[in-house]
Amino acid sequence: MSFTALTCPQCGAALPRQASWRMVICPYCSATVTRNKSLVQAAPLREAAARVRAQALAGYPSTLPVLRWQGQRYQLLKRVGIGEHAEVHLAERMGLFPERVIVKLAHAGTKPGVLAAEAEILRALQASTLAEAAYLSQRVPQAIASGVGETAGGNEREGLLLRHPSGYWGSLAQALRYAATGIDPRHAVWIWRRVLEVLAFAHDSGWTHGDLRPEHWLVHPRDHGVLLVGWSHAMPGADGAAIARDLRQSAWTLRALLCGGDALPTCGRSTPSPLVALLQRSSEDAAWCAEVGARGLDQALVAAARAAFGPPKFIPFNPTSATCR
Ligand SMILES: Nc1ncnc2c1ncn2[C@@H]1O[C@H](COP(=O)(O)OP(=O)(O)OP(=O)(O)O)[C@@H](O)[C@H]1O
Repeated sequence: MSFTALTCPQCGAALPRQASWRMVICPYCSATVTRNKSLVQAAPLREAAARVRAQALAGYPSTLPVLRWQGQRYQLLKRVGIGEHAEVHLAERMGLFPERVIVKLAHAGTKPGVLAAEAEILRALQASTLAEAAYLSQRVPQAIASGVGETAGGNEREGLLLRHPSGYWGSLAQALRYAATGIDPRHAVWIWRRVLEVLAFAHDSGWTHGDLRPEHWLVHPRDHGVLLVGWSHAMPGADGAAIARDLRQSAWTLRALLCGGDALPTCGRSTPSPLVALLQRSSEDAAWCAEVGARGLDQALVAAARAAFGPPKFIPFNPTSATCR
């Protein structure tokens, strides 16, 4: 049997047995000793990372506002919307590994905790154990963090950080500004179907949205996708009445999209009659909505669209020219 002596390479003193698996300090000459040839020491690594980070930060334009948030800095690139409780910005985490995010900053008069509560609702939806959650939870904002951030001038504001899925153009309320007479009913069909899919997922997960205005439907023109935002009014315990309220709201929003957003929306002049019949029933008949649910309404929509337009086909959507001709 061969013996191994653990001795300090600098002074030859005996080292403790831990020297065979980790770094030790020689008890005699205080040298730091390790067997690991590719060792990276924490302190110089941190110094190097801080140096590189400072260089990366120096590359940002100083004209845009910066939000300090939980040890990170975010540059606010563009305001993308204003709601009842918050203003919403597209932002970028500054530094070595930039990441685009959506930042919601509460208005000065907003009741404290509203954004934290919305974050909890979004987390609950993301935690849904339904089979379709992996796909449909992507059509609901994903909360990264909620808390308090510091804006320019040292003002503290409650905020909510969300992931920024790329490709979403803006809300359908914004698209309506380009379509004074309403959007093409063929686009209305896929838009409503996408919303009904997310509603079916939310209802099955035990939540109702409660505020299905066009401002809360963000549209992805290339993929014909809709991201449902504005969950601050969402409620747990999705019973028949609450489900019917969501479905009726979605139908009224469709009517607004089809006629250009009147205060009391009709169904649009050029909407085919099978769709008009479905819109009227689903916006007015709460008992029927509660009975069929989001999936039943979706099936009825597929049938009405087939009766009106024939088999489905992909029509490119341009939000700035989606007007019905
Ligand atoms: N995740 C997002 N990505 C891009 N834009 C968003 C996002 N969330 C919200 N917006 C935009 O910001 C606007 C305001 O957002 P939202 O309605 O959620 O604000 P709020 O004040 O929290 O809610 P509410 O007005 O419903 O009480 C929306 O209409 C939309 O245009």
